[in-house]
This record gives sequence, C-alpha cells and structure tokens, in this order.
Amino acid sequence: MAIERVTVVGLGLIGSSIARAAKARLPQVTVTGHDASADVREEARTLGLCDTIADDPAASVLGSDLVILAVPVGRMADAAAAIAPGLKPDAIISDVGSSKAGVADALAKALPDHVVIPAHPVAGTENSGPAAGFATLFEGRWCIVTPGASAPADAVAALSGFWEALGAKVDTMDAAHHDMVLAVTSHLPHLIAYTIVGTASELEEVTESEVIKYSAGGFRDFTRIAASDPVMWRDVFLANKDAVLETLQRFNEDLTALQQAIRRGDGAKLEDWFTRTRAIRRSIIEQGQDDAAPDFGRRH
Ligand SMILES: NC(=O)C1=CN([C@@H]2O[C@H](COP(=O)(O)OP(=O)(O)OC[C@H]3O[C@@H](n4cnc5c(N)ncnc54)[C@H](O)[C@@H]3O)[C@@H](O)[C@H]2O)C=CC1
Ligand SMILES: O=C(O)C(=O)Cc1ccc(O)cc1
Repeated sequence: MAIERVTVVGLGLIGSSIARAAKARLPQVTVTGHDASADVREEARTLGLCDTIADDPAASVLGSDLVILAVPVGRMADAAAAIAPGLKPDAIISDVGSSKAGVADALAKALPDHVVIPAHPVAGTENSGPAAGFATLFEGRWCIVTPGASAPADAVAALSGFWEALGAKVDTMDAAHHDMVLAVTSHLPHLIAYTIVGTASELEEVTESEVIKYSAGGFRDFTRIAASDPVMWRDVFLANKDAVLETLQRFNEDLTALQQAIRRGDGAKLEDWFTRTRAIRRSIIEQGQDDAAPDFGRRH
C-alpha cells in the first residue's frame, strides 16, 4: 500500500524531525502537521516544516494514509480521540512513544476500528520543540515497530518502509519486550542521570559550588541527559512503571554489592566488575554499535 499523504500530530523534536526527513527524502509525499499548541503551530509555519499546518486535529488527518502521533506518552489517548473523526477507514495510525505496551492499549481503545501499529524511533536528544528537530535524526538509527497480532502484514510493511525511507533500520518486536529492553537501555539511565544531578546539586551547598565548576568529566554527560524534557520523561516512567521498577530492583542490588565491596575494601570485586563493563563497551564498539552516546550529542 502506497503512502502518499502523511500527517504528523505533535511538532516537537521528533514530529518536526519526521516532517523534515520526509520533506528531504520523500519529495512525492505530502506532509500535513498539527500541534495542540498555537505557538508551536506558528513556529512550525515559520520554519516551513510541512506542506500544510492544520489548526484542527481531525482536519489535519483528512485523506492521510499514515498518521504519526508524536506527543508525550500520556497525551496519546487524547490525541487519538481528537483525530478519530477525520481518519480515512484504511489509514495507518502509528506513534513514536518511548514506551509501547500502555500506548498500544490506549490507541487501540481510542481507535477500535482502525489499523494501529505502534513504533519507537530509538533516536533523539535532550532538546524539545520544533526548532530542535533535524532531518538526519533517524539516519542509521533503529526504529522498533511493535505490531499487535491483528495488524495487517501489508500495513506493517508500509510503516516499516516509511521509516526505512527516513534512513532508519527497522526491527519488529512485542510491545512488552520493547518495554523491558528500553527500561534497561534508556529509561533507567535517564532515571540515574536525573538522580545524580539532583543529588549533586543538593551536595553543592556542602562543596560551595564546586560541582558546577569542575563538571568537565562524566558528570557533564549526566547533566545533558538530566536536561531532557520533564513532561515527556514523567510520562515514560508512569507508563513503563513495571519494567522500570523491575530493572531498578536489579540495579539497586548491584549497587548495594558494589557499596559493600567499597566498605569492605574488596578491590578484587571492584576490579572484576569494572573489567567486565569495559569489555562490554569494547564489544559494542567492535560490533559497530557505538553510535548511541556520541550521536545523541551530535547537534551540541
Ligand atoms: N525526545 C526524544 O529524544 C525522543 C522522544 N520520543 C517520544 O516522542 C514523543 C514526542 O517527544 P518530543 O518530540 O521529544 O516532545 P516535544 O515536547 O518536543 O514535542 C511534543 C509536542 O506535542 C504537542 N502536544 C502535546 N499534546 C498534544 C495533543 N494532545 N495533540 C497535539 N499535540 C500535542 C506539544 O505541544 C509539543 O509540541 C514522546 O512520546 C516521546 O516519548 C521518542 C524518541 C526520542
Ligand atoms: O539524548 C539521549 O541520550 C537519548 O537517550 C535520546 C532518546 C530519548 C528517548 C528515547 O525514547 C530515545 C532516545
């Protein structure tokens, strides 16, 4: 099935990057945009992100073959309900939310008679808003598609083809599995960054501002992640509660084991652990998958 008209709902970092990438790489595709915020719609018009920006959500999806919801995870249900009256019966509705099982349920409930295929481009930055997006964001990055059992194969293929056309590599998996994997690789690291930067800022009173002054090393990387959008991440942790709590439990156990090794002066335990993690990093680089950390910061 051909995708000739695409609507992007939510024109922040990810939505505006989809619009930019589609305009750059798919000149035959017409892109319509909508955002609930009048200021964002205005900015999107000024930036020339889409062929058309619609003020009304239902009007924005009229005639569209593919509608991508790029709003915070907690806003997916509202956004889906608002577009419902304008959808073509055979339109594909997808999203880009960072957690998948809860979003899949919310979208299926809001759009019971439509083809819903959730997805997650695993690419982004700590910035938000329409000006933060860029056309190359998805190049060489994974997009995880999580179709339910009833998703038509031709629609899954069409959505995967769209992401590949934007430069992404596509993998397909079950939504619950996605949420467990991303809890480890993305959600927990963000929680750790939010924690350490908050703790350090409280400790700053003790160290008399030296935390900021000497923040050239690892701490600086944590501050970048901890600058990520508060609303987006609030929603991710609330939506992926079970997987995050399970991962956090394991993390706490390992942290306690390292704490104990430090207290007991168990240097062998510390050195073994650090040797193992160094090998993990090296094997990621050998597999050519070391794009994550440097690439996330490539626009800064
Ligand atoms: N920031 C990142 O690095 C990544 C984010 N994501 C996911 O992408 C989604 C969007 O995130 P960002 O683009 O970073 O956020 P953003 O904050 O830059 O943009 C979100 C936009 O959605 C709009 N919006 C909110 N509720 C709406 C509604 N009901 N209808 C229409 N528009 C609405 C907001 O006005 C805002 O312009 C989230 O679900 C997030 O989990 C996925 C991959 C990476
Ligand atoms: O900026 C970073 O380091 C990120 O981790 C970006 C990011 C944020 C959320 C996602 O769901 C995927 C990628």
